[in-house]
Amino acid sequence: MGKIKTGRKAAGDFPFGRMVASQLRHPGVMLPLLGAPALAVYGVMQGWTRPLIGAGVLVVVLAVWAMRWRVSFRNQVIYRVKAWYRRWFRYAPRWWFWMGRLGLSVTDEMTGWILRPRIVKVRSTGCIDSLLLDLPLGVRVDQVAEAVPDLRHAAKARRVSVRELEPGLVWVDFFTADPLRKTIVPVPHPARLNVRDLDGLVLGYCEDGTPWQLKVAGRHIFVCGVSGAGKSSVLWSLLWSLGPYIRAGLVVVHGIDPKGGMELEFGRELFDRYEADDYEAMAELLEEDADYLDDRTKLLRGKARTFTASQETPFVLIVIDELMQLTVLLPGAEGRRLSARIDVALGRLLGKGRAPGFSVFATSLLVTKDVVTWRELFSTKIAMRLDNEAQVEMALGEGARDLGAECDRIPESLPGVAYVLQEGKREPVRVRAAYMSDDAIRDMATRFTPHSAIKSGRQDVTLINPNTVDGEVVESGEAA
Ligand SMILES: Nc1ncnc2c1ncn2[C@@H]1O[C@H](COP(=O)(O)OP(=O)(O)OP(=O)(O)O)[C@@H](O)[C@H]1O
Repeated sequence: MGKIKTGRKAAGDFPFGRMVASQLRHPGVMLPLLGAPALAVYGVMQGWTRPLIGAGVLVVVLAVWAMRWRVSFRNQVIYRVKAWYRRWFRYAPRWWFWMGRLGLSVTDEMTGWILRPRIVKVRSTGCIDSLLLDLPLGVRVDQVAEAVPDLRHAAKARRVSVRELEPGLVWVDFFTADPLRKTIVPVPHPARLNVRDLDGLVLGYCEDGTPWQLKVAGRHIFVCGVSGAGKSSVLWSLLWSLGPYIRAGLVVVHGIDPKGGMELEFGRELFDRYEADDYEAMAELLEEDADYLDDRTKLLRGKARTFTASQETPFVLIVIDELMQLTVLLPGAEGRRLSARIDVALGRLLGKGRAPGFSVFATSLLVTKDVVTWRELFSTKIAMRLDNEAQVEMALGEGARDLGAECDRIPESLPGVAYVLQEGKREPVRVRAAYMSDDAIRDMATRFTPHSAIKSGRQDVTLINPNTVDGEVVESGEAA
């Protein structure tokens, strides 16, 4: 029988002995194990006064920390203790056994040692245990990824995902609880507005409990999902986050609702330009926006390479709720002619829109190429509940489903849940948008109706704004 290598030859071939030996060599286990008896011996021999005073001081310090700095206490104490406990009492005792069972081991021909992925570090939050694994030569990342369903089964986790940190090192995330089960209310606006925050507007929460931040400046955003998936909650959460900027004239929104205003009408006042009935007018709006974009590009040429929204040159968001209606469902020859015009205008906007401060936000039930001709030009894709794996791959790109984007498994009971690819990360992140009722949307539209009568007809933007805005920073109290 081969031996199991854990760094040093130690307790023979029996895995249990190996496990115990491996744990005893780690200070994370040894210190508490030896510390408690040492303290007891000290107490018996020297008296309990000092240990009790020490314990009392520790308790007071921790209590003050917990009350005064809750988040820091949670991150630095609770999550660390939890990670320690989960590592040594949940994962470490079973890890060698699991790896062996799942075939994630290799035998070294020379020594006969059995090599298995080793736990290097464990991090825990309220809902995730993340294990950093050191893979021995011969065990590949994709083998670990293939073992995900079995790992999920073994750990009784809700979901498991694998992400590569660097060659030979992978994080395996065990999702133990789901913070996205509850409906999320819109996240409060920051105390001060800063146009740089357009790089990270909070729309809801991620699966790890952190805020879901969507970069809107410099991005074109495409949201797809079956009917009832909650696409409109992404749209309204975005407009909620943009509300103070819209009010202050730093952002203007143009809305196109080919479903006859069924969706966007609730927030009508937020839109600087709005079309809900006339398809010809919708095509014209997009064409005018594309012309406006060209003018803006000329205006900014040579002045700034990165766009900063101001009242003179506000950030323009073009919202299209249900792209499919415009690209494939317009009837007759006239409809096809309009669709072609819309496609060209969209191509112009998507191809050039980033630098001069234009973004397109479009939703669609389907993601096929005929529906979204310019799919690749949408830089941020948000995939909600979808019918099948093929749709997931079309929405988020090849391999996204294997990397964990299980859009086809999002239950109907969780509208607003989506998978999104975030910048710099290969693995999709599961998120949920905040939900706004019809009344809340109406209320928001009244609250954030733009101060000004900005008319975005080409570059002659004039602004009548009672607020004093220094170009970048506006007090939200004033803006809102
Ligand atoms: N983020 C959310 N949180 C909780 N419930 C939500 C959320 N989003 C949507 N819902 C619920 O799901 C229902 C359907 O959502 P919504 O209308 O946004 O879906 P949709 O994808 O836009 O559908 P359609 O394409 O048919 O317009 C809503 O009426 C609401 O009750």
